[in-house]
Parts: sequence; structure tokens; C-alpha cells
Amino acid sequence: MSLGLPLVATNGHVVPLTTRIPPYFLNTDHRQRCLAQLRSKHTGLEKYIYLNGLKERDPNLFYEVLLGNMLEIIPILYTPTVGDACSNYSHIWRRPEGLYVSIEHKGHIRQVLHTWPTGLASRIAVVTDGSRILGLGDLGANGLPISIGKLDLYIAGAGIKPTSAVPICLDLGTNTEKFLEDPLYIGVRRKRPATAEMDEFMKEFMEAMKETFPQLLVQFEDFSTDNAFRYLEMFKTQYRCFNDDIQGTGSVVLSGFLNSARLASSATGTPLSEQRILFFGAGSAGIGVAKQLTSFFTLQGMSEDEARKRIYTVDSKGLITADRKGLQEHKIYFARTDYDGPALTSLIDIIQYVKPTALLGLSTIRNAFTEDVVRLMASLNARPIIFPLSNPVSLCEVDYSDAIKWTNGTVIFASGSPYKAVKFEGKVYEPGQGNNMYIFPGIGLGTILSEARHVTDAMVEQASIALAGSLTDEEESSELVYPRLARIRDISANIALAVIRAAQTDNVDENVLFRNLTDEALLDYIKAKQWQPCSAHSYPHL
Ligand SMILES: NC(=O)C1=CN([C@@H]2O[C@H](COP(=O)(O)OP(=O)(O)OC[C@H]3O[C@@H](n4cnc5c(N)ncnc54)[C@H](OP(=O)(O)O)[C@@H]3O)[C@@H](O)[C@H]2O)C=CC1
Ligand SMILES: CC(=O)C(=O)O
Ligand SMILES: [Mg+2]
Repeated sequence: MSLGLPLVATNGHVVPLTTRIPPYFLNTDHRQRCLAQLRSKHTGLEKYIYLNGLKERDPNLFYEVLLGNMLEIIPILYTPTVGDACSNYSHIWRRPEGLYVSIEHKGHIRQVLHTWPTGLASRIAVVTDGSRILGLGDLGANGLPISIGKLDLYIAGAGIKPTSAVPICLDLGTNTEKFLEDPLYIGVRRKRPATAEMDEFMKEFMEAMKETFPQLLVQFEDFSTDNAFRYLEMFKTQYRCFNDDIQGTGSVVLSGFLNSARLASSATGTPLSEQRILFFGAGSAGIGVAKQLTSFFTLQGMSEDEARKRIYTVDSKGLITADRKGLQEHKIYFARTDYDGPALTSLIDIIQYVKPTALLGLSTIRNAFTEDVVRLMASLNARPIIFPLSNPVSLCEVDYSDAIKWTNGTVIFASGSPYKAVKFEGKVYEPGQGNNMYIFPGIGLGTILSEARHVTDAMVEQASIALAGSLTDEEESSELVYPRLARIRDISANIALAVIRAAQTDNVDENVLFRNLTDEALLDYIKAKQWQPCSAHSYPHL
């Protein structure tokens, strides 16, 4: 063990020649100590604060503990607890953890970006404007922890170097009064800008990002739906960027849906071409997933119209039909043209009309999938596919234990936030977690390594297909629809390989050296590039 400090060995123990750490500290298991300290905290928020302090003090140890305990720690750094961290961020703020770019910096954004310490080494930025954090609404400048949490997943899940990661919160004001009135609120005290002012800001920001960090990929995160679609359209062929809520969610849910449809079909024989998918919630996530599914259906040989006909969307006013006045732009494509009865507003009536094989919730409405809804889905399908995908858990459309009970265990289930396994009538059932965390680390890794100029639709689609195909025999026989989280590094490497190949096919890869490598050699290269934490390097300065 080389720690960069003088050591002596006595009785087989390593003892540092320093007074600043206890002589036998190095012979103890720091990971176990951290876990014990973590577990001694009583609330999720206390655990979150503890873990972020640990990351600041000792990033290697932090990521070692995280990688060894993903199932326990991801729900703290990410959904659901990151939702509490965001809601309370102005109050729990301890130290600078990311980059804030304020509307008041307009005209000087490049100078602000230049203050970021790792400069040209930066490879991936997760950028939120705090306007729709999970399903919690407009949290303004409190949104930074969502960018930090996503980047922890890049580092742990894909092996991106911590020094390559840039968490960014755009501080553009907030329309949430309680923050504007809170004396501890850390953001600018103004309402959000009108579209023209925000567009000017975003254009300056993206141009400054490209100039300051030429090798960087931007992941847009938790922008309100209209802006999420608008900036994706505006920037997706101009800069290296993608939108996680639209494209990442689309990609991850397509994977889970394909594995679910295969499971359901082994009971019912229903082919993909006869699936009817009902989206409860038609925002950036719902429409993003619907688009990804239809794009995949057309790859399978369906016409665009046939593919679109498989999809039904519901918003706060009920089933979305083309005759509705003033439909928002993003809802028009899937609005039904074949329904001309009275407006259908209750979910039960809509299910009775559509007879869906799959019900996907991206609505932010807690318990919207009531017992009646779930039982109706079970009466229509031998294996109903029910994905309550809204985050955090407090906004999930149905709890796993209820879904199991009300379907007598026949449900094929994936939720946005994690649930524990459930025992029902003597059998243990394991839920899936349909969350973009399975996909964005691999998309990012593949994009960064291939130096793709843009993230193309095919790169996102191939990522999804790679994830769907990543189940082991054991996972398949346990009827999982997503792989176990503990394998995320290998899965991310496989997704990255698929993303790089798609970038090559689309001719957007600037790193053309990979074109000559076999898949096996490229996969080895990707794995060798994954950063590994090593807490033995933790005390060089003592
Ligand atoms: N699992 C995952 O990986 C991901 C999950 N999500 C989650 O998805 C959720 C939605 O995100 P996003 O699409 O961006 O948010 P939006 O607010 O844009 O979308 C919410 C949608 O739900 C609809 N809705 C609201 N209330 C009702 C109701 N009572 N009945 C029916 N529909 C209703 C809204 O209708 P209207 O349009 O009329 O307002 C809107 O279409 C969030 O909770 C988010 O955390 C998001 C990304 C990834
Ligand atoms: C998971 C995610 O990106 C969201 O809930 O917004
Ligand atoms: Mg999100």
C-alpha cells in the first residue's frame, strides 16, 4: 500500500509516521465505518447530507462505498431522497457543489463558465433550470442536487471520472412564491423570464459551453415540458446534447416494455403489432416514451400510421383527441382521430374504451392507478403491464404491493422510483425500476468516447435495444424486465458500445479510430477507460 506518507510496519500492521491520523486507522475498514455512520442517520435527508459530506472529504471512498452498496445508496443520492434534498436545498446548503449560471450573468456567461476548476477536462454536464424537478414542480435554484445525483450515476454507473463531471443549475428565477418569500432561498428573487429572454439566455449559454468545454456533452434535465421540447429541437443538431426526460426516458421505457411484452406474450401470444399502450400523462416524459415506442415499431416493419395507432395519450383533461381546441404542440401527433364520442375523462372509462395491454403512468398523480383501475387491467389481460413511472415515490401512480395484490401477482411492473420485493401468497415478487438511470450513463459514455458531434436518434434507440438485450438467464427466469443494478457498469459498457456503433453508422463520430476495432476489442477498450475509485489513495496529503 503506498499512501505517499512515511509508513512503518509493526506486528504486521501498517502505521503512518504522522500525528494527524490515529496509528491504527489505516488497518481498519473505512467502508464499514462509513456504512455504520450512514445507517446511524434517521432520515433520508440526514443520510443525503452525510453522503455528500463524505464525497467532499474523500471521493474515492465515497464512490467505493456507493459501488459496493448500490441498492442501499442510489435511492438516497437519487430518487426518491434527492427530491427532498432539492426541496430543502436552500436550507441544507453546506458548500459549493456545482456551477450556477444566473439570468443576471447574461452577456457574461463565458466568464462564469471559465471559473469552473476542471476546465478543458470537463466531459459531461447535467444542466437543469429547476423548473420541473422530478414531479415536484418549479424548485428554482434548489434544483442543483438533481444534476449532482445524475452525475453520481455517471461516475458510479459508467465510470466517468469525477473531474469530468459538471453539475449545473441555471438560476433563472422561480414562479414558486414560497421560495421567493423564503429569506434563505439561494436563487435570484424574480419570476421566470418570458420565452424571448430565456431563448437569448439559452443560446448564449450553449455557445459559451461549446467554446469553454469543447469536448463536453450536455444532458438537459428537468426543464418544464414546453422548454424541454423547444431546446431539444433548437440545439440537438447544433451541439453535443440530449434531453434525458424525453430521450433517456423514451429509451429506458422502450427496453422495459420490450421485455415486458415478451413476458406477456409468452402467456397470451399477443404480438407487438397488437399492443395497445395507454399513457396516463402526456408531458415531456410521456410523449418522449410514446415517440420512442413508435419509432421502434416502425423499425419492426409497421407503417408510421400503424405504429401511432398503438398509442393512446391522456392528460389532465382526459383522453387526448384531435378535435380538442388549443392542444399543445407536443400532444398533437398522438391525438386520436378515430374517437368522436363525448370527452372521456375518467381513467376507468378510458381503459374500458381502449382495452390497453399496457398502462404507463407519467402523470405525477399519486395513487392514480386505483384498485378499480388495476383490477380492470387484470381482467383485460392475463399479464397486465403496469408501469407507474412518476417520481419520487410520493407521486407514484401505484405502490408495488398493491399492484401485486390487486392482480394476484400477474402484473408486470416497473416504477420510476425503487420498491422492495414483495411476498404474496408465499411467493416473492421483484419489481423493476423503469428509470432513465439505466440508460443515460451508457449513452453519455458512448457519446464521449466516440466524440460524436451530436446524439442522433439511432444512438438513443440502439442504447435501448442494448439494454433490453442485457438480461442474464437468471434475470430472465426471475421475470425481471431490467437487469440488476449491481451490474450497471457492465451494462453501461455494452450500451456505450451500441451507441458508438450507431454514431459510426450515422457518421457523427469524430474519433474514427474505433471503426477498425472488433466489438470485442472495443468493449475491452471501453471497460479499460472506466474510472475505478481506490480509497488507498485517500490520504496522500497527511
Ligand atoms: N421514470 C423515469 O425515468 C422518469 C420519470 N419521470 C416522471 O414523469 C413525471 C412527469 O414528467 P413530465 O412529463 O416532464 O411532466 P409534465 O408535468 O410535463 O407532465 C405531466 C403530465 O401528466 C398530466 N396530468 C396531470 N394531472 C393529471 C391528471 N389528474 N390526470 C391525467 N393526467 C394528468 C399532465 O396533463 P396536462 O398536460 O393537461 O397538464 C401532463 O400531461 C414526473 O413525475 C417525472 O418525475 C420523468 C422522466 C423520467
Ligand atoms: C428520472 C427523471 O429524470 C425524472 O423523474 O425526471
Ligand atoms: Mg428528469
